[in-house]
Amino acid sequence: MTRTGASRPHPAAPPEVTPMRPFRRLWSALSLSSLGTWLSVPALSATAALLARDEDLAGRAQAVGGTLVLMVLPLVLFAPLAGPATARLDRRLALAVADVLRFAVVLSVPLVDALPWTLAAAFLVSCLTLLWIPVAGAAVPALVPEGLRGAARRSAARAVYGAAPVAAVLFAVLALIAEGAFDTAGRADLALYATAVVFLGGGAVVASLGELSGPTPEGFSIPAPLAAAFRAPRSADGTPAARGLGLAVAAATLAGAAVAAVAEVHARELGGGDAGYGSVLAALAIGVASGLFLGPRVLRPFSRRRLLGLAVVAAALALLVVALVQNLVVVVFVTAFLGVAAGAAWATGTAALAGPDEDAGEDGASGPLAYPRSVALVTTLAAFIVAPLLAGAFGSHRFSVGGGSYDLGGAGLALLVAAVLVLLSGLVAYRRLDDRRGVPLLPDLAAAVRGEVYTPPAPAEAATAAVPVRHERGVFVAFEGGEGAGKTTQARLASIWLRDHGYDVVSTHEPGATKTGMRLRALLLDRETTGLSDRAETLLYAADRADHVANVIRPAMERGAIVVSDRYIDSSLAYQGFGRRQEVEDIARVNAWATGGLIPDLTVLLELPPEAGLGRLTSPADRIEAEPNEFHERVIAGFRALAEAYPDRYLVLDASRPQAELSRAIQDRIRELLPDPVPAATEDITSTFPAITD
Ligand SMILES: Nc1ncnc2c1ncn2[C@@H]1O[C@H](COP(=O)(O)OP(=O)(O)OP(=O)(O)O)[C@@H](O)[C@H]1O
Ligand SMILES: Cc1cn([C@H]2C[C@H](O)[C@@H](COP(=O)(O)O)O2)c(=O)[nH]c1=O
Repeated sequence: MTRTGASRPHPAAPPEVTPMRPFRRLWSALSLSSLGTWLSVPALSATAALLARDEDLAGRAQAVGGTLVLMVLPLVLFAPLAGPATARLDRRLALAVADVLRFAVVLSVPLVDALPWTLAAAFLVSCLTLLWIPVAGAAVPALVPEGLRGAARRSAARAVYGAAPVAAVLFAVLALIAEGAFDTAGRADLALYATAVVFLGGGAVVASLGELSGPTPEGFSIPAPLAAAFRAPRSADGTPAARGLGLAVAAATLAGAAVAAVAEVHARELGGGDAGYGSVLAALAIGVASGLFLGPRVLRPFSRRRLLGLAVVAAALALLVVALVQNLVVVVFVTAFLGVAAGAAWATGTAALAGPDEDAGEDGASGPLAYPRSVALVTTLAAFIVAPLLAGAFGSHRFSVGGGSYDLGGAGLALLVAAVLVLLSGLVAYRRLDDRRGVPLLPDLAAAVRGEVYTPPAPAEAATAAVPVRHERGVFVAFEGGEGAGKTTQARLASIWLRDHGYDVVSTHEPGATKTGMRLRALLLDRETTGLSDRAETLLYAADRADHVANVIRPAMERGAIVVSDRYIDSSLAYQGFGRRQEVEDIARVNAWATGGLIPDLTVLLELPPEAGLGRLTSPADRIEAEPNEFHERVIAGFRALAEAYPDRYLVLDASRPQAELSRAIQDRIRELLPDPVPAATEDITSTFPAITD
């Protein structure tokens, strides 16, 4: 699907933003700051593991877990305070001081060389990092003209999240150098010094950014993750919009966070040192980044909701392998796969939750992504607390298998527990999210791999049943219902809303959207047309539809547009089938042939009793409207029967509700259909604190 105007940018920093000198320097400072933050995670946790001076697993696991928890805790507890704490502070001074203090704190760790101070340093570094969110968030509007701010925020987010894999690889390389060149295996001092230098570099860049000076505005608020994580958004029609989505996001996060939580101990159990620890983290970070990128782009014809459930299940299976395989190299590769699956799940889940509203608002901190981010943060904290405790408590075990033995370490066992949890959550989420119930998964997946949508055999679609329908890149939404139900009104409002969000929208209707169609419409609706047989009427509507699909709908879909049609096939099934009492399957077959099997991705059915709908109309009744009330009763019952037969393809709404309420419910549902080309999670500077979760 293409967007116009507010088009999604290329994955690299958008060319229209980066040439702006002040923003480019802020971008460099942000990159350095993020690199330092991400690098501090393995550097401090590896140091804590060493300082635990405990040969047994429990001590090491808890030292690492404690460090990680102390790095996430400020985000969970103090996030809402960050805005007020920095209000009216000079931006340049605040960021420079934060970076210099982080430099000093990290530098002091190898000098003090004590576990309590290492843990305190982790907490302090995280608190200081928290200051970056509101201050850098406020800097973008100050440095970038209004039209470019969305692109600037996305570019800045890429700087933050892109630094994670770089940091993990850098840590692994530094650990290797330390082992080889300095014979200081097991010590992360080199990584700590590198972290300190990076923070100092970031501070120096910030200090040179004269344009950054100026007070940080008040009013920047980040929702408290502990509260936001349990406040799933609801659709306007009262149904839980996030049903299953929150669970899927939590499960995908758990898979990644569990690996990060015990990676140090697990790598050591498998014979690796800090370089092994760094390699596992690097594989995870690179995998997640790839998954975030690929998630919205792969298998475009495949249901996003199915993809989300499957991605979580794939992450769980990868976690099982990571837990059970006793080979570090295999673990590293499978961890990368796990990261891809978790990243794809995260991107798909957040896109489904946020839809095109993700750019809403200047800061977006309390926008539609607040919920999935909070879920991820709280899940990460829980994983960091529980997984190391489990690893320590389980200890290592030797099992006799056949004639030989199999060693399973505490970290492996903790990962096994996490894998089972993720798997169960993934299966539940898949069931809840599945919007193609009854459609077998494997043929559906195989058709998607070929770039097609699988159309299962169904009585009403017998004519096209055996042939997978070629899938265009666009999205097709039809509005259906009886007379005066509000289809035209809601189709128009939905089109405006989509266009406002930059989508290429083709707003159309039946009958009469083409030149030939207009003549057919006149013939069909003119009360002068008398004695038209029911079959002829059916065929004329089908002819109009064939022309409509060939000349309007399909070309639009092929170029990736969103097609919004006021009436489509269901009108024929309801009016000519149920209303005229003709065989519905015959009408379905004729229409399947006329349209080449094109069915809407979503049909919005507006339900209203005929008297109420006809009472809303002001112009004289046409040939069909003039039919007796029982005819219209049958039509409405017919629409309902169709919606009940294919519940996943319909949104049924009570059309007597106020227009604005209906529009919101429709937007919520359409949003789920819009594949997002860019991972929403990477797009907002206000979320740019490099939490380990992402
Ligand atoms: N939710 C609503 N509540 C009250 N009036 C509404 C509502 N939605 C639309 N209307 C009004 O009802 C009338 C018919 O609306 P609209 O033309 O959108 O219906 P329709 O379903 O497209 O009708 P038709 O059967 O002619 O295609 C209009 O005057 C419109 O302003
Ligand atoms: C597409 C289609 C429409 N009809 C009927 C339903 C309405 O009475 C008119 C169209 O009028 P509108 O004001 O533009 O909605 O045509 C039908 O009987 N069969 C169909 O397939």
